[in-house]
Amino acid sequence: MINKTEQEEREYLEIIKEKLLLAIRSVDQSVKQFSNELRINKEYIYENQSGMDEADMVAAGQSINRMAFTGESAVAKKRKLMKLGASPYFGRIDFINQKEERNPIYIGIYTFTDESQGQNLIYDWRAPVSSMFYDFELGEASYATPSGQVKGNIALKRQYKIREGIMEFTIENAVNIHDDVLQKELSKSADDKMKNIVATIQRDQNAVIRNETASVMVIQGVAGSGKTSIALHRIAFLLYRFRDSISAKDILIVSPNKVFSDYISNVLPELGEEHIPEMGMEELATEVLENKFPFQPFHQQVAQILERPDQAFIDRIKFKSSFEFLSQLNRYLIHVENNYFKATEIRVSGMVVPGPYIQERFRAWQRMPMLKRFHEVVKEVQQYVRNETQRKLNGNDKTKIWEAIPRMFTMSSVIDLYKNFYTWVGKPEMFKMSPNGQLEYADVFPLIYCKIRLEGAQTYDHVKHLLVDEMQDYTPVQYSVLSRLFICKKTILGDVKQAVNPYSASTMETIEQVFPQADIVKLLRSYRSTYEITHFALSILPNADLIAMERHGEAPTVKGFNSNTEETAFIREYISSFKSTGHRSLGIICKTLSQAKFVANHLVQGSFHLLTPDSTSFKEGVVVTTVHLAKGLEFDQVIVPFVSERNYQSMVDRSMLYIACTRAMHKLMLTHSEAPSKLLTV
Ligand SMILES: Nc1ncnc2c1ncn2[C@@H]1O[C@H](COP(=O)(O)OP(=O)(O)OP(=O)(O)O)[C@@H](O)[C@H]1O
Repeated sequence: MINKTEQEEREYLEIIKEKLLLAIRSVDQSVKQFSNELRINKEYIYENQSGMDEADMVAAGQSINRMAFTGESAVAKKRKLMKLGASPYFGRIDFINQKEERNPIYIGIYTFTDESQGQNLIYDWRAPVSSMFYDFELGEASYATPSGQVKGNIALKRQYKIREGIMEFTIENAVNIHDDVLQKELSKSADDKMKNIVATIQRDQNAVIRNETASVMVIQGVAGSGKTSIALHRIAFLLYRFRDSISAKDILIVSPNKVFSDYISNVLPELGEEHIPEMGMEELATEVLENKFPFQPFHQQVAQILERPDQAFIDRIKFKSSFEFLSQLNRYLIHVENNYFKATEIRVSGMVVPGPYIQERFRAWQRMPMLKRFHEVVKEVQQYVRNETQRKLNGNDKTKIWEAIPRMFTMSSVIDLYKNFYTWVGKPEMFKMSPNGQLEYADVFPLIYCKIRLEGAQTYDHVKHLLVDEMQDYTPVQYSVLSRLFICKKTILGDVKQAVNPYSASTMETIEQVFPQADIVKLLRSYRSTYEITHFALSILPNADLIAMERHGEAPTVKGFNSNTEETAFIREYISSFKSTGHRSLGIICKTLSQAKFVANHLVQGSFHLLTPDSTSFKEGVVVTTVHLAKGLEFDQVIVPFVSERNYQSMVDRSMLYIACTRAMHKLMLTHSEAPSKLLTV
């Protein structure tokens, strides 16, 4: 057996580092060579361009592009080698195959091959053989390859922590091998960017990451269960597994806001993949509506519910968030198809095209958006006339038909079509424009749905995989729109317990109803917070299925003060002492933006960051923000101010409080200066 002892492992590490160094030098050499050739080629073209014809120029341009591309790949390769140099591998399994051959398999973030010997020294964590590291302990094991299942035995399993080229520790063979390393990883300080978790992916998480077959994968995971991390690792896996057919630019992440996009932006580059395009739901809506309908953003809808709850507003949102609403909208659209296209006969070329024929042709194209059918019906009517008269149509006849068909349809504006739905359904009070002429957020996606059915919309055919985070915040109509715009595989994830607007939230049943073909996975183990914090959060919003991580820390505290000013003074003082706690991030998470601004106004300038809906990046240190914006993020420590009965009492507030508390990894404090919220004593 190679590298049996720790000493041998250390020596082996040095050998691998040396080989990596040589590989880096060799890439450097080729980068230098490419840039020289590129320069010479460019100079040649510059000096000889007068004598070159167009074909020469095109050929020269192509050759330069090829060289630049090869040069870029060399630079990317160097970047990966440098990363490997700092931490070449994190795991090893010795696999004894059925021919009784023992192969040590070192697993790292990327593959590394000794090209002189054609030997794989490090296996990419995504390689089929590496899956055994996550799936099996010592003993019988197997892995899937395109040519079938390979069986054998794992004779040894080790984990390493190598940082900056130094072996910090190795852990051997324990049945719970992952637990020690996992505990160490989870005890670390929070980062301003989400980290990769390749070294400690858990078995159930691995199954989600490596699922290749699901056309729609729905991940329902409790707070801190690693959903977002896993979804990003899944993307990295799919990019590796299907590298011939999918690249980073073919994926789209629908993310809740810019701060969250920034927070998760490092994971894929760390895993050696390029940055993935991302888009917010609102950006998507603006694009599909071609900027024609100004609308209230989602965060304003949430703010309005929290700050000025108005029953009629809530009723409008609730009405538009159900599965039944989508069914009603569908019934209405069929009604429009059947009743708003009133075919009449057309007299042309001395003959009559009967109304019922035209009506029937319009209906026959039912899979097509209503306005798009005119073109087809016109063509068919023209053909009908040609067949009957046995001659070609003149320009006048054609124009007559072209003008007659669209006139038979009495609903040509999307907004009229949408507004008319409320009259048809007998609930005109359910549609209300904001006083400033904006659509309410709850109307945006139903309107898009109507647009798609009336006019059609450009589908996003270049997207080959769609990832949607925070699934609980989207309604059936939103999902229906997504399904029509993105005809590709999807990974949809979220936590139905973390809705920022429970009135428009989707339950698990709704999501299952919207995606009946989905593979549904439930992740129940929560990794982010200490056992004490998780149990505190569960006392606010119980979930019998949630399994808290056995990582212990300080019990959360609820502190009472005599006034808001005293409360914020405490926070101000706490910030000064926070710097000495050794932790890197402190989130002060308020229910509303105005409360966050109030806290910010009482803090020392420059010692914190205020995150607002306009912010675009997540920063380390002290962050003051709202629950809505903090969703998806995490902090070493969290303070939730103003947890008074007045501030936190409704169903929405319970959800908000739960989300705020579950952002804390190591320490949680809640403060109030009036009677404390009853939600805390449940
Ligand atoms: N297998 C793992 N190894 C190490 N860390 C993990 C693992 N799984 C999850 N974590 C950590 O748990 C924390 C929560 O992960 P993540 O943010 O992906 O969870 P989430 O389910 O999306 O959370 P939420 O819904 O509460 O925002 C992160 O710090 C992540 O690194």
